[in-house]
Amino acid sequence: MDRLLIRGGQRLHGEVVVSGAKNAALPELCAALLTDAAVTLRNVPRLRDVATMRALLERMGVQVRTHGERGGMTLQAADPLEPVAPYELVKTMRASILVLGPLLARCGRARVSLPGGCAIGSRPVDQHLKGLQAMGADMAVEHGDIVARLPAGRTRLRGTRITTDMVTVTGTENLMMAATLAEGETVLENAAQEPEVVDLAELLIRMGARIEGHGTSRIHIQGVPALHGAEHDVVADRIEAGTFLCAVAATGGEAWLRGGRAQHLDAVIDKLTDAGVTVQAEAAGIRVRSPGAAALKAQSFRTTEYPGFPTDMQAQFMALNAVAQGPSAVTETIFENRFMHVQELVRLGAQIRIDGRTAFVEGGSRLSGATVMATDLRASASLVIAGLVAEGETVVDRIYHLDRGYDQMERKLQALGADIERMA
Ligand SMILES: CC(=O)N[C@H]1[C@@H](OP(=O)(O)OP(=O)(O)OC[C@H]2O[C@@H](n3ccc(=O)[nH]c3=O)[C@H](O)[C@@H]2O)O[C@H](CO)[C@@H](O)[C@@H]1O
Ligand SMILES: C=C(OP(=O)(O)O)C(=O)O
Repeated sequence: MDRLLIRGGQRLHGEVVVSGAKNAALPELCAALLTDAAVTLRNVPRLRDVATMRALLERMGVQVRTHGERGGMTLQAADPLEPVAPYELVKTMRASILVLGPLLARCGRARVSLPGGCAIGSRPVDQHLKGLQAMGADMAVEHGDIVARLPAGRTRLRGTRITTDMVTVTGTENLMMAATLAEGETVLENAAQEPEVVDLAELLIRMGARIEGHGTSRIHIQGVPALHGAEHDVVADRIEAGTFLCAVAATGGEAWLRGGRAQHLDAVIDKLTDAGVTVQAEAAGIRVRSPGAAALKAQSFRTTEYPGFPTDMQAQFMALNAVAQGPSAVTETIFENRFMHVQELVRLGAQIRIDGRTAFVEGGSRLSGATVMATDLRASASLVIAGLVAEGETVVDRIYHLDRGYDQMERKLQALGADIERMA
């Protein structure tokens, strides 16, 4: 099992190229199920989750080809398709649920293993099921699988108004994809406004879908009988960019994040600026300069849906707070159990106490290297940031979590001057 060995204490300097977003690429790969024509994506990140999604789609009969330097991937979902997502693949990647809407819309039936809970919380998919049911599908759970089908005599889902009980990112994406091929209009109320939802909508529109209001909390989708092929560039990964912002902030130094989109990171950049980090938004990327944690002021924040502070940046910013000066309170409102990194940060010398959904961080800790265990994707990233500032050697174990969502993180950090290596 791979591990990362980090010798902390280096300031980071240089340039990294921000990869395409995991959370946009995954639904966009699934969007290829909506047409029998070829869909070409560029800027697809090299991640374990992308490989898993590819394997899942190939298992269903989708032809997938990679090409070019820039993460090119062409998918063609010609008939016949086998609309089944088995447990072996779904259990390693919850985003597999994103095949459900497209399969049902395209094939009129789907069998998708029900994703279980994971380290960050129980993560139910009831809103996905409720929405598809409102669009006329019969939904059942049999032997651990979601079994969805259109009633006899129907060939298409029916557009309707759907108000989800909470804002759900993949729920919005699943329902939006299903609605593109439904009969009539679907209105998604309380829709997620994340940049990845917008990027998916832009791909679907290129495929011939009629969508308005993406990027707001009400999305209108006028169903069409068929979609066609398209080409699309996956939007830059705001969470990867935000992770590098926090890393440079913590170690001190200066970096150019080529391709990063500052406008997707307003809430994080505001907090970094208040902390004393200089962040410059430019058309081609983001420039960051930090005097190092000793000169920064820790910041309190609470995670909320976009455009609020992203839950996917909570752990990384908490690592920064642990070494910046002063106390801070970090409240997690999206997932009930997303503080798994806290005990590991404490092993490195951080002073953090959890009370319910809030972690109270006493800043100014001098971290010292230790072996720590990564428990989920962003927890792993926070331990890497802590390792970069800790004195001596830190070993981050179980980095398969990191590989799920970061495209060659250690190589990008090496390019910035970090002393980090992968050990098999
Ligand atoms: C592949 C992908 O894009 N993953 C992102 C997506 O996950 P994901 O789409 O799974 O997260 P959701 O936005 O759906 O979850 C938000 C909250 O709603 C709850 N909920 C959701 C759906 C549902 O049917 N029932 C229900 O109770 C969840 O348990 C959670 O408490 O958005 C999260 C919140 O920004 C991010 O952390 C993930 O990185
Ligand atoms: C929680 C995350 O991803 P997923 O929804 O794929 O588990 C994440 O990207 O931080």
